[in-house]
Amino acid sequence: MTSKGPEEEHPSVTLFRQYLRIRTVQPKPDYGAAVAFFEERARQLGLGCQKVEVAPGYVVTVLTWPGTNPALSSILLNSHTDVVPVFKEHWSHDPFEAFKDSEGYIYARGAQDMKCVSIQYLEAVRRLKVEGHRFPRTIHMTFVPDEEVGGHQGMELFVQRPEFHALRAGFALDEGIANPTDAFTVFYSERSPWWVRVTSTGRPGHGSLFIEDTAAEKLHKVVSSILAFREKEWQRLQSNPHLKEGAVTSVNLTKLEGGVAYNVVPATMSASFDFRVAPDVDFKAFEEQLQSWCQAAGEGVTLEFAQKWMHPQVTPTDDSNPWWAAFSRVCKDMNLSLEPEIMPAATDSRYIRAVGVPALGFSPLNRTPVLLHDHDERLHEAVFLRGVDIYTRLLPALASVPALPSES
Ligand code: MET
Ligand SMILES: [Zn+2]
Ligand SMILES: [Zn+2]
Repeated sequence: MTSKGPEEEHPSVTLFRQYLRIRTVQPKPDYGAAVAFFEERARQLGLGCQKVEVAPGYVVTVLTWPGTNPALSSILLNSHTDVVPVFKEHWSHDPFEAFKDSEGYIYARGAQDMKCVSIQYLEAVRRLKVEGHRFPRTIHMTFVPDEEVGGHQGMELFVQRPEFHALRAGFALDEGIANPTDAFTVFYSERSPWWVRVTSTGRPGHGSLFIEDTAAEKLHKVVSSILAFREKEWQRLQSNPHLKEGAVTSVNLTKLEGGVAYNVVPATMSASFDFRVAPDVDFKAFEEQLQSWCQAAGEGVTLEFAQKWMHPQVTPTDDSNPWWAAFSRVCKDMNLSLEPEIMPAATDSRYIRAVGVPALGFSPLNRTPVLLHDHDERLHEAVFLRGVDIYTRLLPALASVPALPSES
């Protein structure tokens, strides 16, 4: 499938590269261009197209291929349209040019996360439609904004809207993460993002003095407690080969703020942390732990949450779940080996699962180094095209899952 010159390029790859050139990059994504791109796809594929403005300027585009049995719940294929910022100077090629090297690697922000998946869905639907197939269940593709900054102006609002309920989603696919081996990773749950800012206040004064009770010394204590916890979780992960990254709680110190001058001891300083809390953690006890680390550091140390997800859900990965049965059966038939895991990061799946729709996180990218959010994010065109083949097999199976007990 690998093509050499542009004139021989597979049209699905060309479309993928066109989409990669749309600058939907945070913090100022060109969402208008993305919506226009999907509207045009809908027109070309003969799919229904609905635009739902969940907040001013934030549009969810829904492309619909109706099934033959409208009594059945639908399949939701979700992808986000925004991508994270780049450090351009660290890239070998312009991250918005979608450069393809002589080996077939496509370099672009969003190549893995997750513009590939959006186009793979579209191209699988196109192929199936061209071949004249129809399936009992309706397939909806949702293209949503804002995922990379928390989904608050995207999926979080969309799942609360009547337009979402009208889709009658029975099962959803959303993004996963590449796997460098031959296997494919599939995510059945997620860690919960808790973004915590600890603010410490203390006595100010001249930078030459031994001032007591400073904001810095108390903040240092909290930072030490949290980084010690980080080390403990890291050791727990390292010492147990059965544990995967998503099964332990991670934390990183991501911001330090405060101070005005070298010789002025500041009255306030803060530290921000990105916690990803494992689904089996007792959330109440964990929050108390955070509070007690602050209290132990001294007076005037408080914490606030910028993000605090409290509703982790698990989508069953056994044959009691007919969606899993259909999904895993196709993978087995295609000789794909699956590695079911807990998503270490957070995706819009958490909002979908929280309203009762089972979801799997799956980006069909094997033999691919994990480069999401990294410099030189890239994807080989052959891996991309293989992913289209995989969805071309998955969609018929999922959209033909017989009526569930709740649907008959
Ligand atoms: C916590 S909001 C989600 C943003 C991004 N997907 C992440 O996991 O960091
Ligand atoms: Zn993503
Ligand atoms: Zn991302």
